[in-house]
Order: sequence, then structure tokens, then C-alpha cells
Amino acid sequence: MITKPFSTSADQALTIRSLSMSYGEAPVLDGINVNLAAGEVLGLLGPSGCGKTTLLRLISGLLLPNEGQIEIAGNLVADRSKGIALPPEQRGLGMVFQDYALWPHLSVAKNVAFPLEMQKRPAADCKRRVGEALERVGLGAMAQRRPSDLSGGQQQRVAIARAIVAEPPLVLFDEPLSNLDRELRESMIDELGDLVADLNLSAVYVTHDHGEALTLSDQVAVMQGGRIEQLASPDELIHTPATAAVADFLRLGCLLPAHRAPSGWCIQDTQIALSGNDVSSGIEAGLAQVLLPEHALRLDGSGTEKLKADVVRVQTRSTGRALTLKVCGTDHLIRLLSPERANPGDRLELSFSPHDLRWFPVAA
Ligand SMILES: Nc1ncnc2c1ncn2[C@@H]1O[C@H](COP(=O)(O)OP(=O)(O)OP(=O)(O)O)[C@@H](O)[C@H]1O
Repeated sequence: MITKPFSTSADQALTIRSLSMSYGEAPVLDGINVNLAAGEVLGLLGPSGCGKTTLLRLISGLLLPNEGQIEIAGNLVADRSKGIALPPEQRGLGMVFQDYALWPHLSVAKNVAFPLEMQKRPAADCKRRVGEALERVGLGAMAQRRPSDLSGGQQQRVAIARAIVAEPPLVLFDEPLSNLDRELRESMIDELGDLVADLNLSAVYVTHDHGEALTLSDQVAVMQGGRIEQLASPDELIHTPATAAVADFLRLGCLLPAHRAPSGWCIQDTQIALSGNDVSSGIEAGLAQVLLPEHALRLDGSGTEKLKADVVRVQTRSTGRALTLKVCGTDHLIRLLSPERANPGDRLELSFSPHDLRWFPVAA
């Protein structure tokens, strides 16, 4: 059972200031700023190649930045201008990798003891802490097993026990669930969320998966091309994405091109009106992108704005039917989950409130 949360001495678990990094001439990270309070989880989310792993390696000390500073629990661990570059073993971090990285020839207990042995802690202290860490992840009875005698989810919990055994100020998770099959991954997301909250861990969690990032993080940095596009709480990201790229990456709904006609805004190349003059008044050019969020679309006609769309595809899900619809008179596709039955070829009337639309400028 989980007994007591870890405590950290500093209020801030991680501070990153103006961090930049390049491999040779190629810039990989640019102007990264992060403030993570102790006891919070920062999700790093973004497409392949956006720089998530590089940022994690900079925090861990496996790489050094070209510019900028990193502080862990109030201690400056990297600052090129001051010649500070603490090696990984002096940063005191816990790490959980996607392939678990367990020693196959060692028992679960020996695997978990590894960071304490590296710190040359007394044997009795090691034994007590290993026992506590295994209890905390629910594996107290499996201390003497080999990793190969455990399920994938249990092996990952051993890796978590090893990461927390020395009570680090910050734990780095590098896509820890990506090797698990879908069903196990979904149950592990909830389990990991409970564990991280109960242990009051400060953590950085790298993932490609929106669901994982939004469920497990207090703040999510959505990254693209080496920059943070938006750093915000999951709720804020979903309801007020800062850019069309964030909305698109998080698959928040349908992004439609819009143009300003004399009578008001329309879906581009159509006469389909989009009422949003007020909210889009900051957009100077006559072009915009407008997000029609999936959560705002209704099939019961209760919204004030209406849009007709034809059903193109229907997929059955445990929670309803996933419909793909084409907005009439356009090639734009909308996806939504419907509790009602529908068939390809059906014409449906979608409704929404203009307040739910999110407008983004487009360079003229
Ligand atoms: N050792 C290296 N030398 C040169 N370029 C590198 C090196 N490692 C990574 N890169 C480049 O840096 C960029 C960022 O890579 P990084 O691995 O940080 O991305 P990522 O977001 O973690 O991607 P993924 O999700 O696929 O792991 C990519 O363009 C990558 O090709």
C-alpha cells in the first residue's frame, strides 16, 4: 500500500530558462522555458522529431545545452555560460524508460536496489527502502521473482519502483507505456495516474499519446519543430488551444478555412456562414482558420448555428458510433461520436454555439 508521499525541499521541481540546443549546425530546441511546481507532472507531447527526447536528455544530463539554464529542485545543474554541467549521476533523478531497462539476471528486489547501491547506502537501509518502494507499486510479494516471470505491466511497475526508491526530486518518464498492448496501456494510464498522485511525484512525462499526456499531466507542453507551441493545463489546451497547430495535433475537431465576405465570415469557397465576427475581430486579414471542436457539435439541434453534413463512414465503438461526415458542398471532414445509429449517405444537421468556435489568424 502507498503510505506516505515524497517531499521535496524546493517549491519548484524544475525550472528551464531560454534553453537552446543544436546538433552541429541544425537547431533542435529553441527558446524553451518551463516552470514546474513540486508535486506536479509536466507532459511533453508532440510529433516525432519535435525534440521531446532531446529535452529529456538535457534535463537528465546526457546532453548539454548550447544556451540557457536548467534547475532541478532549486539547484542549478546546467548553465553553459557559467560552465555548470552536472553529470546525470549527480542530478539525483529517477528515470523510467519505454523498454523498462531491467536487468534480466537480477531479482526484482535487486533491480530496485540498484540506485541505492550506486549511492553506497547501508544494506539495512537499502532493504527497507526497496521493501517500501515495492509495496508502494503493489509488488511487495514479488521481490524475489525475475523480471521475465512478470507481466509487461508488472515489469513497468518494477521500473517505477526503481525510479522512486531513492526519493528523487524529479522523475523522468520516457514513453513508459508505449511497449504495452493497447488494453494494458489503457489500464496502466489510470494506474500510473493514481500512483503519481499518491506519491506526490514531480515528473516529466514524454509521450506521443494525447490521452496519456492529458490524463497524467498537470501541465502539457505541446511541442513542434523544437519549440513549445503551448504550455498549459489539459483543460486549457482543450478549450483554448493557442494555435491551429495545437488544435490539429490534439485532434480537437475540424479545422475549417474561413474567409470574410461582405456579409460576414463563411467557410472558404462556400456561402456557408460562420457567425463569429465578434470573437474573430482581432483577425486583420480576410482569412482565418476556425476550429469546430468535436465536443461542441450536437445532433439534437440545440445549438443556434446549423451545418449540414453527409455521413461518409460509420465505425462502431464501445462508447457509440464514430461518424466521419463531409460538410455539404465542401471536402471538409468532421469526426464525431454519436450515441445514435447512422448510415453512410445519411444527411445530418449538426448544430453548435458560436461561442464554441475558436478562430486563428492565417498570414495573408
Ligand atoms: N544524435 C543526433 N544527431 C543529430 N540529430 C539528431 C540526433 N538526435 C536527434 N536528432 C534530431 O533532432 C531532432 C529531435 O529529435 P528527438 O529525438 O528529440 O525528437 P522526438 O520528439 O523525441 O522524436 P520521437 O518522438 O520520434 O522520439 C530530430 O530532427 C532528430 O532527427
